[in-house]
Amino acid sequence: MQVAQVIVDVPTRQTNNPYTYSIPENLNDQIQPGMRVQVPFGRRKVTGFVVELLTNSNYKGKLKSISKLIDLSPVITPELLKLSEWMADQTFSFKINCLQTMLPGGMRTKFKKKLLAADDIRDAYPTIFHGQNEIDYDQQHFNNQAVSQILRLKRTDKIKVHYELSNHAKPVLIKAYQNLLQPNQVDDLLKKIHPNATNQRQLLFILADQPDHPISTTNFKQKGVNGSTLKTAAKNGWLKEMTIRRVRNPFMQPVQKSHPLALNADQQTAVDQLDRAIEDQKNLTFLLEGVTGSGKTEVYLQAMAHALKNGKTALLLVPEITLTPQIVSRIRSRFGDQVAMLHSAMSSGERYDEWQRINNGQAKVVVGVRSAVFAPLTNIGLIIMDEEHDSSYKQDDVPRYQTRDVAKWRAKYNHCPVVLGSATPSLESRARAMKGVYKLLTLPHRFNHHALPHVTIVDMKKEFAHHQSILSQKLTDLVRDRLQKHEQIILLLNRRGYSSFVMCRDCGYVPQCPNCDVSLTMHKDTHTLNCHLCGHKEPIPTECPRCHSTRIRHFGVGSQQLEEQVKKLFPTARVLRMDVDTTRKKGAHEAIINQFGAHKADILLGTQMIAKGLDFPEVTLVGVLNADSALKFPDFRSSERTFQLLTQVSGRSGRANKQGEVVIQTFNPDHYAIQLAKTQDYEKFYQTEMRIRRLGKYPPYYFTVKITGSSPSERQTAYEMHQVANFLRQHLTKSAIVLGPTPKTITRVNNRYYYQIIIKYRYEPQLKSALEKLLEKSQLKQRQGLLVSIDNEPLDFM
Ligand SMILES: Nc1ncnc2c1ncn2[C@@H]1O[C@H](COP(=O)(O)OP(=O)(O)OP(=O)(O)O)[C@@H](O)[C@H]1O
Ligand SMILES: [Zn+2]
Ligand SMILES: [Zn+2]
Repeated sequence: MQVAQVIVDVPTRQTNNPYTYSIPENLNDQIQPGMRVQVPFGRRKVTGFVVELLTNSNYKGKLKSISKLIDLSPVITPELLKLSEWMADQTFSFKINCLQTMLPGGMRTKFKKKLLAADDIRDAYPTIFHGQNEIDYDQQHFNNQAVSQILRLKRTDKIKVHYELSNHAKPVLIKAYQNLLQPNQVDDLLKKIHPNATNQRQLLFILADQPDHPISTTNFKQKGVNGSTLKTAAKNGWLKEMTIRRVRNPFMQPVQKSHPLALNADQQTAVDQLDRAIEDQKNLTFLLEGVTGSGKTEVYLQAMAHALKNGKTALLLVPEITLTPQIVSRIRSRFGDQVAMLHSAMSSGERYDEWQRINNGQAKVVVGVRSAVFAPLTNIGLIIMDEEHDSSYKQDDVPRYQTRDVAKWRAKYNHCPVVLGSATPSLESRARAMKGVYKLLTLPHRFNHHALPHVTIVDMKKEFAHHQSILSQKLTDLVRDRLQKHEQIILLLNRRGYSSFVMCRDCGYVPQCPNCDVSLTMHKDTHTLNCHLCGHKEPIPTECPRCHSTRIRHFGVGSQQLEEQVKKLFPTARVLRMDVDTTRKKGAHEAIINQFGAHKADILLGTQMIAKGLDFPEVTLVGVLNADSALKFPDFRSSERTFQLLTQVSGRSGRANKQGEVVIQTFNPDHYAIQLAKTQDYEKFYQTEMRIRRLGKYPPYYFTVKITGSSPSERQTAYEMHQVANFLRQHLTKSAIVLGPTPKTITRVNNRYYYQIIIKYRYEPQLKSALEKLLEKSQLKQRQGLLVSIDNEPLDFM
């Protein structure tokens, strides 16, 4: 007898191993690993993932049976099932959380399944279809025998299953035809058919190109096959008429086809090495270190093309904010309809459709953000991570995975190379390349040997003595110059809102968030003071609540105010602002970039969203208004982040034929991260920073784990976290360093108090067992309001 091993949707330690359920008789041989089911669990029914089928279970006693089958085909591939186990281990999280993370958002929430059948099937199975071509699977309460029949029809492709989000607009149904001919029959017919039967020939050519998927009537007509030819073909038994659903298309505009560019010598060397690794199915990790504007994208595209040529698929990961229409259209212009895109600005319906196209093998190239690392691609020939140092690759919620590690795991599974690309690699990756663990490929020059931009550092302490403005004299002059020359300008200010805080001039009172330990940020457009942590909003006071003075002023310029001031200073300039507040609406981000790209604006200003990936040839000036914004954080990575941000944003300037300039305004002109960003000397930065890391016992010399605890009471949090630290000190060997507990930099967020412990170690045999025990213990505490989370290799220490 076959039984199913199910990971149930109850995230606890005890349920982290699969439970065994028997399979209803009719569904024997039909249930596959990777399908979701409903099972009885205690007195409830819960969903779960079938992870394995076993024959002859050793289980004594009566097994409970699976109550319902949710998916009609697997939603998790065998590879991803394996990956979920590794990931749960690696991130100290539960398998159920890992499995759910792998599904596209829409499938985790409410959705309906529709079964679609052609007329003959509809008529052959009246008890299932009741004379209709489309039925709602979940509303029919089919018995297991019917489900079994449906599965068989599904497996033999006689019916289609479509998932639909319940909150979704009505689907668009269109007429289409399914090819019934085998490839050799198409060839035979093409030989036999009369040369003058052009319509029929055209039809056969189309079938030869796209043998498997139904083709819409409109699509046929666009390719020159008229309705009567289709009808005749259906009568001859070549085609079958059916209705299909129009797939939502997340790509806004059609693109022109593009061809591979001629590479320069450095690019060619890189592509050659990648091509060889793809062909030899070598699981190597490459670090592609190329200065800004060196043409990394073209290297990616050509290596991806090589993977496709070898019959493989390819995955390209990009950070959230650089998934701009620019890179997407570059990829689509090269690979056409084979590309699927996954990212968070798409609706869940769009993401679901794209995920389906990957799952059923239609899409061979996937480009997407962090979660796309779980794309259900099979037979992967190449994985690329652009801007590998970017912090958006680390998920900061359960499961706290690092995309780079998942990508490496998948590459190993698929026997293929991984490329980590960046102008400013993370210290971890660069250190591995130096040790020979990764293979280093370099693009040391900008494409066509265009010069890197010339950078000026302005000391704002001196500047403020005679010129009190957010834009220094130097930057103001250069902006004016570029406006005159009709060139474009990017201004970076890493602070959104209008001003960072307001203060009473008479008594010094600063309005704070009632829920968090932060001061409120003024937003002029909504006339409110906002908390950026918990979302609290309140009106801007007109009089001080403490001393009743009306002299309330705002301090610290945010992006809203910068926009206002820039418009005042340069009244004729056309200005665009890009930050979280202007890009909330779907498509807004794209609209701003397209507008700037079409030179319909002179100045693009915004937060770090504008720092990366953009490639606009007319930009010849970049201004960084406050280079210190990241430096002041008490985190050992703040220098690295500052250097990366400044180098990346500087890299937007002078990418084409005109020399670029950059102005960096700072109160710390002598800081090494700023000095080295001026010369864009990654090598020197790497050396300097590595020395500091070694002295401080930080990564990449040490591994780290962060344990955060929070509760509504500060005393409870502190007390419990001391217990945790004691527990760790007892259970780990002497060589591990346990720091803390210390209150987090912002201790109170949304009325919870946060404390943290950092573990640093080089080799710690007890780590896994200690943390697992901790997880188990903390689960018991959860009822008393204490939440403990474990972050393996955290990116921030604040
Ligand atoms: N082989 C080539 N032939 C012609 N143009 C090229 C070639 N390679 C790159 N370019 C052009 O050089 C410019 C910079 O390339 P790309 O945007 O790929 O740089 P990058 O290395 O990704 O830089 P960044 O890290 O700053 O994003 C682009 O406009 C690109 O079209
Ligand atoms: Zn006051
Ligand atoms: Zn708050």
